[in-house]
Amino acid sequence: MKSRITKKFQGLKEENKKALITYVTAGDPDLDTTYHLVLEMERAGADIIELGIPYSDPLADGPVIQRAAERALKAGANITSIFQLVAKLREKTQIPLVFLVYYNCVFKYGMERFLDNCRQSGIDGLVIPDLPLEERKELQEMMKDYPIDLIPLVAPTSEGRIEEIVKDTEGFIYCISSTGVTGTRQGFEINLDNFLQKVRKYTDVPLALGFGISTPEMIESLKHLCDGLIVGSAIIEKIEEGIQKGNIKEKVYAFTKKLDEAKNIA
Ligand SMILES: O=P(O)(O)OC[C@@H](O)[C@@H](O)c1c[nH]c2ccccc12
Repeated sequence: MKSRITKKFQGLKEENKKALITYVTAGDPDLDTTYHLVLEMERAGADIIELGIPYSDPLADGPVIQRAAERALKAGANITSIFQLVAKLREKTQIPLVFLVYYNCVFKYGMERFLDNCRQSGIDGLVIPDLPLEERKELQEMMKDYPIDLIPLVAPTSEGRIEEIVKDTEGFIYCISSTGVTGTRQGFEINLDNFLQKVRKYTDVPLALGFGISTPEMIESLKHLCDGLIVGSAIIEKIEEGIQKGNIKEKVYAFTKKLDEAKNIA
């Protein structure tokens, strides 16, 4: 069965459009705000939404997303309340939802229980940044019975392993633009065109580019290289501005709208 993610990319391709994928940490600054932010981002043009499960030891996250996780944990978000949030969102929206979750959280919760709850609540994909290749095989095997895509991550440093990483995957491939942690950057140190072409050699699954994409201008200049663009830290920065001023939803809506307009420029 095709997942919501696959269907979304197919629909966009028919219209010759790219996917805008936005990230927020679930529960930052509280779960009710996350609920409204998902709906606002969809209304502003986001095609897929990544929900981060806040974790105390987030190896791949830069300072901005670490702060988001701290706020969320402090406000009491946990896996159970996040599943409830997803179920509540599913009463309102069919937008593809992807969890960004560290392996330890899944492992502690119990893999099967985690997958069951993802299916019941309406999660469409999982990105697990620290999933070792060995465990991945086991998880992939289990996930065959679930309508959930395990989204692989490839980095410029993956080089000789790209083929193995993208093999038998569905949904999209998360292509990491640069080495290091998440967060805004001035520019990219590698030739992204070469990198994405290398990945393209091994798979027909849509390629989404993430890490360091923070402005409409960057979206406009990168969109011809890939099928989707992922924006995380720059959205969290809008949440932080909104916390100061008491207008989180408006800030995030307006920024997402600008990103959407940039990806739709012909
Ligand atoms: O924040 P950036 O640089 O815009 O990158 C997206 C990223 O935040 C999001 O996809 C993400 C959040 N936490 C992660 C951990 C690993 C990989 C990716 C992520």
